[in-house]
Amino acid sequence: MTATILDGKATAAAIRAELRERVDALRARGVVPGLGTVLVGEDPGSAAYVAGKHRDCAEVGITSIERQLPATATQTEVEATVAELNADPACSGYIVQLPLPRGLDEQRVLGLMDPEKDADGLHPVNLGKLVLMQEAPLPCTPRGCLELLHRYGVPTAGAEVVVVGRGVTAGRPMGLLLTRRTENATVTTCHTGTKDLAAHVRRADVVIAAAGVPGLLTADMVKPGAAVLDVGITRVVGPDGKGRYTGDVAPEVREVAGWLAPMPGGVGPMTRAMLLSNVVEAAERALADR
Ligand SMILES: Nc1nc2c(c(=O)[nH]1)N[C@@H](CN(C=O)c1ccc(C(=O)N[C@@H](CCC(=O)O)C(=O)O)cc1)CN2
Repeated sequence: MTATILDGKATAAAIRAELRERVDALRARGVVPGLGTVLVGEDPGSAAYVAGKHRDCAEVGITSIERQLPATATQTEVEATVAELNADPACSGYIVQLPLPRGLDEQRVLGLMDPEKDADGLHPVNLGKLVLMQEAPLPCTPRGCLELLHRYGVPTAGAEVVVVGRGVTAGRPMGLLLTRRTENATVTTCHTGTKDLAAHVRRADVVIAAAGVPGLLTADMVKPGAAVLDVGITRVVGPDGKGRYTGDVAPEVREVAGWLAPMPGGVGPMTRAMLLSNVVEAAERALADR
């Protein structure tokens, strides 16, 4: 068996085209959605992700509001930028690119964001709403995984899902999303404390690999026909000394799985598309509240 590829790149392009129409409709009513980004430091990966987000904004008609601070920025300076974006009427939603440089208190920064403008769904109030199953912006990566499963007709109702990884941006909220009544999956979250990872994964109809451990998921661990989504993205340095990104899923999994969201080209582009969705939804909510 060779897996059907869950093509995040093509799906994200289709979503951007749909969002373009919603942005045009907002514009016709005098509202221009704006995405703010706060990038602290010079990490090339983070800088590339932020640049990609602004390219997407240009394509869809969302205004870009870029704030860049040096790696030496103090907690007070980062918090002042957050306060500035909270107050900026042109900014419908914004993100603080993670991770922040060492020494900065990430959770404190996220907690100071206006939850209404939290385009990443990572504010404690919005994560709390996710637990309570109340409407709120959703974290982009798990939302992107779900959207990909839906658009390819991969069933979640009654499915056994194994999420590998318990991080706040992906693994933890993924479990919460999949256990909502609308998805109705049975979820097992595996992590570094899990005794027999392979035994859990072998039972799964859907596997979300979000551990950040290159090649962790091998073909022998996957039930034939299962859907596998590779959320991992780790920078490794090859024998040639050159850096590259690698996922959590070994290449041979493609021969066993029924569906595969690869890295690159699977969940990553969907993460970006879901960020745009969150911004457009924030602008639509603001218009409705006027
Ligand atoms: N504030 C946030 N910080 C971070 C998040 C996040 O959702 N919010 N997630 C990651 C980084 N990230 C978005 O910010 C992100 C990572 C990777 C991709 C992506 O499209 N990857 C490509 C592969 C890499 C490439 O070729 O450029 C892919 O999978 O095809 C998008 C977004 C951590 N920080």
